[in-house]
Amino acid sequence: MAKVAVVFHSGYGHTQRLAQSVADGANAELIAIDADGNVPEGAWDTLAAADAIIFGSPTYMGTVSWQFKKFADASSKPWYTQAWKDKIFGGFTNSANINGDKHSTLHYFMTLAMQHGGLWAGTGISYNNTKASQRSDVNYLASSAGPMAQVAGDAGAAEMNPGDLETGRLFGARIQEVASKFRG
Ligand SMILES: Cc1cc2nc3c(=O)[nH]c(=O)nc-3n(C[C@H](O)[C@H](O)[C@H](O)COP(=O)(O)O)c2cc1C
Repeated sequence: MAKVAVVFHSGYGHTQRLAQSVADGANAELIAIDADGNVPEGAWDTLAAADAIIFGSPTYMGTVSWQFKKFADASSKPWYTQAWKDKIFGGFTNSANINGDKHSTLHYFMTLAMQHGGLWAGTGISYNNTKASQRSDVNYLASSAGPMAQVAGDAGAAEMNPGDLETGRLFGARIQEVASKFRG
């Protein structure tokens, strides 16, 4: 089995639920970025040893939270030696609006992964857009770059959409599968 790490920030617990689903699917270690933008002791070692790294952040003002960005800037240390080169990378985000500019967040994750010399894996999950489509369908938000979740601004973390969480779980499983193939 490949070693997968999910490193994420969540301000109010919504993205944390998606992160948990992704980690369940990937059999991954969860690394929570705290309210000050710091990761727990040992997290950098876990990331260094990982075959795959999955980024997660809520979309705030059309991109990652400042806490995630602080983590990204701190990753300049492994970047100096290209220590994360050729790892598999993926990312997910969650926001209040159906669109909400979530793709900008995923695009930022991709850029970060490319700076590290990584290999990006998207959802690989199909979707449909017929009249029969339901909001609870897997990948209802039809994202190829990485899972997107949407939860109303006045809804609690317990009200995350089950289809969005299942999308996260399936994506995690895909990252585990792809990383295992590359590991050989
Ligand atoms: C500072 C801030 C900026 C936000 N910007 C956006 C945004 O650009 N697009 C959007 O759809 N939702 C936006 N939201 C809503 C959050 O993405 C949404 O509430 C999300 O579920 C929060 O996830 P969390 O509980 O993991 O922090 C914003 C919320 C905050 C607090």
